[in-house]
Amino acid sequence: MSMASKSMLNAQALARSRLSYRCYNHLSKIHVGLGSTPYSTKNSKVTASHQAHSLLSPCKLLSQQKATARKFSQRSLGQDNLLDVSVDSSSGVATLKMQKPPVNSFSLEFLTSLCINLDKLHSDGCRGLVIGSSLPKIFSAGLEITEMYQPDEARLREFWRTLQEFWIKLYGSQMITIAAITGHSPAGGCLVSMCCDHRVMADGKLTIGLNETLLGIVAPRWFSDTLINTVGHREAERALQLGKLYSPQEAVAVGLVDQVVPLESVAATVESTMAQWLKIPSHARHLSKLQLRQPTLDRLLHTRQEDIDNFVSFITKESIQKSLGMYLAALKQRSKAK
Ligand SMILES: CCCCCCCCCCC/C=C/C(=O)SCCNC(=O)CCNC(=O)[C@H](O)C(C)(C)COP(=O)(O)OP(=O)(O)OC[C@H]1O[C@@H](n2cnc3c(N)ncnc32)[C@H](O)[C@@H]1OP(=O)(O)O
Repeated sequence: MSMASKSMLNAQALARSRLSYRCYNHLSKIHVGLGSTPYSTKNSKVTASHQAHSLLSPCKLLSQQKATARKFSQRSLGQDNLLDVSVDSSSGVATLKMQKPPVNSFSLEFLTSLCINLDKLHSDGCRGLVIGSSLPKIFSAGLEITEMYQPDEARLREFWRTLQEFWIKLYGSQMITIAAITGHSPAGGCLVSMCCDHRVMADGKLTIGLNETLLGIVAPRWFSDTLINTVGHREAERALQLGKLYSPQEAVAVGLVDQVVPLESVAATVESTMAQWLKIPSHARHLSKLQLRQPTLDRLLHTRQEDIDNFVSFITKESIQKSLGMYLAALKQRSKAK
C-alpha cells in the first residue's frame, strides 16, 4: 500500500474515532434526558455503538442517536465489537470484558471505546467496575504496536492523547476498580491492571510487567510512577530496566498483584473482594484513593502536551522505528512458527 493511501486510511480512521466519541457525548445526554433508570435489568448489557461505520449527516446522526438512546433506555444495546459490558442492577457493579482478538491490544479505536464506557458507567452511577478479558490466556498485550510503527503523525498524537485520557479516567476513578487478570498482561496491559484498586491474577504460565525496554522503548514517567506506587521504588527500578515480566507467583510476592488464585476461582475471588470494598463508605474511600494518586495524576495533567510531543519525537526516531519493526517481525515469526 502506498504511503498516500495509508495516510488516507489513517485519516479516515481518526475521523471515525473522533466521530464515535462525539456520538457518545450526544447519546449520553439524550439518555439522561429520557429519564431512563440505570440498572433497569439485572445483568443488562450496556454497550454503545462505538464504531461509527460511516460519516453521517448531522440530521441522520441525531435521529440514529435518538433511536439508539430509546433502545438503550428500555433495555440494552447490542454486543459491542470490542467490549462486552454488563451491569449487575442489584449491586451497581459493572463488568467490562475486553474482546479484541487476537490479543486485546490497545488501538486508538479500542482506547476510545474504553474511555466512552468508563464515562458511561461513571455517569450511570456504577459503584464498582471489574475489568477482565473474554480471550483465553490474554488480559491485554498492551499497546497496539502497529499504531507506533511507521505511524501517521496526527493519528499517533491522537492515539497517545487517548491513552493518557484512559489512564487519567481509570487511575482516578470514583468506582471501585478490580482487574481480573486471566491472561498475559505485558506493558500497557500491566498499566491498566495497576490502575485498578485491586488485582486478582490467575495462576499458571502467564506473565505481567512493564517490558518496554525489551522492545527498545522507554516506559514514560506516568507508567513508571504507576509502577513505583504499586511495588515501591527499588523493585520498580529493577523491573523497568530489565523489562521484567513476572510470573503470577513473583508478581504477588512483590505486590504487583494482590491475589493469585486458580483460573476457575478468579471470578468468585473478584466478587467476594468487591463485596468487601462495597461496604466502605464510597466518598471516604474515593477521597483516600485520590489523596494518594492525585500527585501522580497531576504530574501528567500539568504536562500532557509536552508528554505527547516527547512521545512523538521519541517514537518517530529512526532507531526506535527499527527496534519496533524488528520486535513486530519477531512476534509475527513466533506466531507463524506455532
Ligand atoms: C525519553 C523518554 C520518552 C518516553 C516516550 C514514550 C516512549 C514510548 C512508550 C511506549 C509504551 C509502550 C507500551 C506498550 O504496551 S508496547 C506493547 C508491548 N507488548 C508486548 O510486548 C507484548 C507482545 N505480545 C506478546 O508477547 C504475545 O503476543 C502475548 C504473550 C501477549 C500472547 O501470546 P500468544 O502466543 O497468545 O499470541 P501471539 O504472540 O501469537 O500473537 C498473536 C498475534 O498478535 C500479534 N500481537 C501480539 N502482541 C501485539 C501487540 N502488542 N501489538 C500488535 N500486535 C500484537 C502477534 O504479532 C500475532 O499476530 P499475527 O498472528 O498476525 O502474526
